[in-house]
Amino acid sequence: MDNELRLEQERLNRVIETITDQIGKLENEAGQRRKEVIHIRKHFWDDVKVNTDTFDDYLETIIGLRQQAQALSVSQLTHKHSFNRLSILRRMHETPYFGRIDFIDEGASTAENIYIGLSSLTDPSGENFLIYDWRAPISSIYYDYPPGPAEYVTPGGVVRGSLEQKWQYIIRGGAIESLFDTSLTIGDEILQHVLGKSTDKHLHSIVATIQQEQNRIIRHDRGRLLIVHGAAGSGKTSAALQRIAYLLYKYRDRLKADQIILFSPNAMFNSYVSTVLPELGEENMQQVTFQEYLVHRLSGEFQIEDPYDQLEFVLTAEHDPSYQIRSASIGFKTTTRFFDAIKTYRQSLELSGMIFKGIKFRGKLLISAQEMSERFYNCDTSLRFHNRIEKLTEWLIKRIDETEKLEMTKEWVQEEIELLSNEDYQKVYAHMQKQRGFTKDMINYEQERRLLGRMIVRKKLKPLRKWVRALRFIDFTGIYKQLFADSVQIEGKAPEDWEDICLLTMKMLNEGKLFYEDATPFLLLKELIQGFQTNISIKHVLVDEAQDYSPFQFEFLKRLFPSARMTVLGDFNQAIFAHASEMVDFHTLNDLYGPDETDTINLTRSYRSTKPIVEFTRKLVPGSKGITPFERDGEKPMLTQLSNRIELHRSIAAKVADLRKQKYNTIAIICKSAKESAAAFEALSSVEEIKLVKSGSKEYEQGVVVIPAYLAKGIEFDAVIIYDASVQVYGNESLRRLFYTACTRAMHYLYLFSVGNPSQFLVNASEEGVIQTEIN
Ligand SMILES: Nc1ncnc2c1ncn2[C@@H]1O[C@H](COP(=O)(O)OP(=O)(O)OP(=O)(O)O)[C@@H](O)[C@H]1O
Repeated sequence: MDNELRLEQERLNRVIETITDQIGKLENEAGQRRKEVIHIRKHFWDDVKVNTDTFDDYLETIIGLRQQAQALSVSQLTHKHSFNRLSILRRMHETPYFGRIDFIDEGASTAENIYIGLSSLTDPSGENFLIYDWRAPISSIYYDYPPGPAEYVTPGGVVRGSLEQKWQYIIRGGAIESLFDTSLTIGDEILQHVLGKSTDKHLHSIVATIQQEQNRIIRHDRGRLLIVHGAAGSGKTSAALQRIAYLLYKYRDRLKADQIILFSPNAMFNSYVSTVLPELGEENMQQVTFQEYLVHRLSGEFQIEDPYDQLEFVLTAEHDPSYQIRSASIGFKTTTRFFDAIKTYRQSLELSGMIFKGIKFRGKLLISAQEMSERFYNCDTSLRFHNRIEKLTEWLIKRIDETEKLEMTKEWVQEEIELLSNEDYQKVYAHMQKQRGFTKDMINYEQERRLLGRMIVRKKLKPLRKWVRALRFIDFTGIYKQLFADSVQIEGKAPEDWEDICLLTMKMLNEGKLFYEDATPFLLLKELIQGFQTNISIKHVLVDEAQDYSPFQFEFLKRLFPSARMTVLGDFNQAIFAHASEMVDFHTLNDLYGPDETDTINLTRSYRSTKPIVEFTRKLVPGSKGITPFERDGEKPMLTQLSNRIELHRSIAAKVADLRKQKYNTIAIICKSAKESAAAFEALSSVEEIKLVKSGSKEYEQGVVVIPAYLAKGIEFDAVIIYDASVQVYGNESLRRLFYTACTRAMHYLYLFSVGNPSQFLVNASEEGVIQTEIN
C-alpha cells in the first residue's frame, strides 16, 4: 500500500504540474483578453466613422457599429470562458480529483484508470484524459456500481465492461491524505467525515460522495416531470443543484443557466444555496419564490398577503371568529377543482359576464362600460376569446383617435395654445421639419394652430392610449368578485361553507387586498382572459419544498412554462401549509403531465442528522418507518421539562453557552410561529449576539438565531433547540408536520425544552427510549 500511495502521489504531482501550467497559460490569456475588452470599450467610437449624410454613409456607420459591438461581445465571451476555466482550475489545484475507477471495456484486456474530479483535464497533447468530469458518461459508473459488470450510456450507445476496483481519495493542498478502496458503497468513511463537520452559512456541493439513488435524480433524462419524494435531510436540494450542474454540462451547447429556474421556499434559502453551482464551476440558475413572482405580476393592483402571514394566521388565530371559514377557503381555493371552476367560469364569459370600466377624458365619459360590453358581445363569437379582446382594444384606440381630431379645435385647446412657451413652439417646428420636411415659412397661422392643438391633445391622450393597450379597461377585480357573488358560477364544485367563503373573500377584495390563496386563482383568471403570458425560454423548472405548493399552483406553473421539463422535490411529512391535506402524497401530481411523462424517485436515507436524531424524528410522523439513518453517531436528543418560563430561558441560555464553547457555528432556537419567536427573542436578549429571523430576512445568518419553524425549511443547523415543545404549544394534531420539520433541521445536536407537560408527539419517542428525558 505504501508503494501504491507513493506512486499515486507521484501521479498527483504530475497532474498538479499540468494544472499549474494551464493556470499560467490561462492567466496570460485572460489578461490579454481583458486588455482587449478594455481597449475596445475605450476606443469604441474611435474606430467607427459616424456619418449620416447620405443613405450609404448611414449604412456604413451601422455596419461599423455592428462590427465593433460584435468584436466586443466575442472578446467579452472569451474572457468570461477563460475566467471561469481559471476559477475551476484553481479549485482543482487544491483537489484535482476525488475518485478513481478501474474499468475494463468489453473486449479489452487491461483496465483503464479513470480519475474523476470537478472538471475534465487532458495532458498537454490534449489527447489523454488525466481527469474526467464527474458528469461525463463514464463517471456515472463511479456512482452507480460496485465492482463487477457495469455499463454506461454514451450518445453513441451503451458501453459495457467490468468495474475492477473503485477508489476514493482525500487530497488536500496537493497531498493525498488518504486513499480508500471502496468495494461496496461509496465512501462511508468520507461521508462520515463530510457530514460530521460543523456547518457554515452555505450548502456545499456533494459531487465526491453522491449516492446511487441521488445519482438517478441528477442524471434523470426522460419525460416532462420528475417527482422526487425524499425524507428530511435525504439530499433533495443537493441532488437538485447537482442536477442543474449536470444538465448544464450535458446540454452545454444549447442550455444556459438563465433558462433554468428554481422555485425556492423563501429568500433566505436563496442565499443558503447560492454557492453550490459556482463551486461546481457553473453559473447560478434563476431563483425566485412563488410569492415574488405573484408580486411581480400583481403589484399595483392589490396588496397581496404574504404566504407566511397566511401560515401565521393558521398557526396562531384559532380563536379568531373567521378561522374556520378562512381554513375552508384555503382548503378549497388550492384544489384542482377550483382551477377547473375558474376555467369553466372563463368559458362562460364568452357569452356574458365581462365587466368593463368606462373611459373618461377630461372628466367626461368618452366610452361607457355598457358600450364596450355591447361591442364585445356583438363581435364575431367564432373568434378566440383573446382575439375578441384585441378587436375591442383596436376599436377603443380608434375611438381615441377620433377624439383627438374632434378635440384639437376646441376652446380649451386654443386656451392652452396661448399658454405655450417658446420652447414648446420650437419643439413643434423641429418635429415638423423632421417628420415632413417643412420649413418655418411654409407653415401658416391656421396650420400652426392645428399642429399645436394636435400636439396638446395627443399629449393629454397618451396615458389613456397606454391604459387601453394595457387592457386596464377590463375590470379584472370585478370579474373575479362576480365569481363569489353568483353561486351559479361555481355550481357543483362549491364546498359546504361556500356562502361564508364568498363573504370573507369579498370583504378582502373590497379593501383592495388579496388573500394568498386568492392570488394565483386571480392571476390565472386574468391570464385566461387576456391571453396567457407564457415563458417559452425556460427549459427546466425545479420546485423545491414542493409539498408547500398547491395543486392549483402546479397547474399554473405548467401553463406558465410550456416548454419546460419539471423537477419537483418534496417531503409530505414536512407539509406545513394550510392546504396540505390536499397533497397528502404527490398523487395529484401524476395527473399533471400524465403517467407516461412522469417518473418518481424516492429517497429514504437521511444524511443530515446523526443516527440517534433520525431514530427520534422518524417516530414523530406516521409512515416514516422506511426512513433509514446514515450511520453517524451522536447524542440522543434530550427533552428537558421545566416548571416555568424563567427556568426555560435560563436553561436555554446555558445550553447555548455550552454549544458555543464547543465551537458550533450555527445554533437555532426554533419556535412555532413568528409571534412565539418574537417573544422568545425578547426573553433571551441577554444571550450575546442572538438574532431574530423574520420572514423578510434575505441572508442565512450564522451564530445563534431565533427562527419560526416555517422559515427554517430547507436549512440546517449544527444544533437545534426547540424552544417550547409543550402540549400547550404543540397540542394540536395539525402541527405534527411543523414539529417534525423543526426537529429535522438538526445535524449534530437536538435539545427540546417544555414548560409543563410535553406535546403528545413525544409520547412514543419517550416510551421507546429514543429520547432522553429530564425534569428540572
Ligand atoms: N451524498 C451526499 N454527500 C454528502 N453530503 C450529503 C449527501 N447527501 C446529502 N448530504 C448532506 O445532507 C444535508 C441535507 O441535504 P439536503 O438539504 O439536500 O436535504 P433535503 O432532502 O433537501 O432536506 P430537507 O427536505 O430536510 O430540507 C446537507 O448538509 C447535504 O450536504
